[in-house]
Amino acid sequence: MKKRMNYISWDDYFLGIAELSAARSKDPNTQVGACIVSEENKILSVGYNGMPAGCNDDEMPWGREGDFLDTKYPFVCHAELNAILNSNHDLKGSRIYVSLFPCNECAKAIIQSGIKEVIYTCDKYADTDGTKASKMMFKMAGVKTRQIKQEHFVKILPM
Ligand SMILES: O=c1ccn([C@H]2C[C@H](O)[C@@H](COP(=O)(O)O)O2)c(=O)[nH]1
Ligand SMILES: [Zn+2]
Repeated sequence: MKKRMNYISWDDYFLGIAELSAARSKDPNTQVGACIVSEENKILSVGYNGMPAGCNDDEMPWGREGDFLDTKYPFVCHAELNAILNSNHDLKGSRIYVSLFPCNECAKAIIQSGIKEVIYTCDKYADTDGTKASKMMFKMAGVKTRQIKQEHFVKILPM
C-alpha cells in the first residue's frame, strides 16, 4: 500500500494552528493568532490577542471607539508579541504564521527577535500607515512576507 497523498502542507498546517489559536481570543471584533516555527518545522510558540496576564478580561474594555482609555487599544497584547514572549527558544531564522498582517509594533518585535519570514492570510489594514510602516521595516530588515489566501487552507475558526 502507498502512503496517503492528500495530507496538508506545512504552510496549511501552521496557518491552521494560527487560526485555531485566534479562536481563543476574546476580542469581539478581530481575533488574531500566531504560530512561530523553526527551520526544521518544529513549533516554537503560539499566541493570540488578549489582555495581559493578571488583567481580568471581563473587566477590561473591548470597544474600539470613545476615549482611548475606554477602548481595548492601550491594553490588548497582540498575538505576535504574545507568541514571541511565550517562547523559551531562540527565534533566529524562524518564521511566523499569522492570521492578520502584523502592525508596526509587532513588526519591530518580529525583526528584533530574528524571525526571518512572515506568512499571513488577512491584510485588512493594508491601507493604514501602521501596516505601511511594517512593510517598510520588513523590506529594509530583509524579513520576507508571503500571503496565503484563506481558501487555500482548511478554515478551522467557527463561523
Ligand atoms: O499586529 C497585530 C495587530 C492587531 N492585533 C489585534 C489587536 C486587537 O485586539 C485586534 C484589532 O482590533 P480591531 O478592532 O480590528 O481594530 O487585533 C494583533 O493581535 N496583532
Ligand atoms: Zn501588533
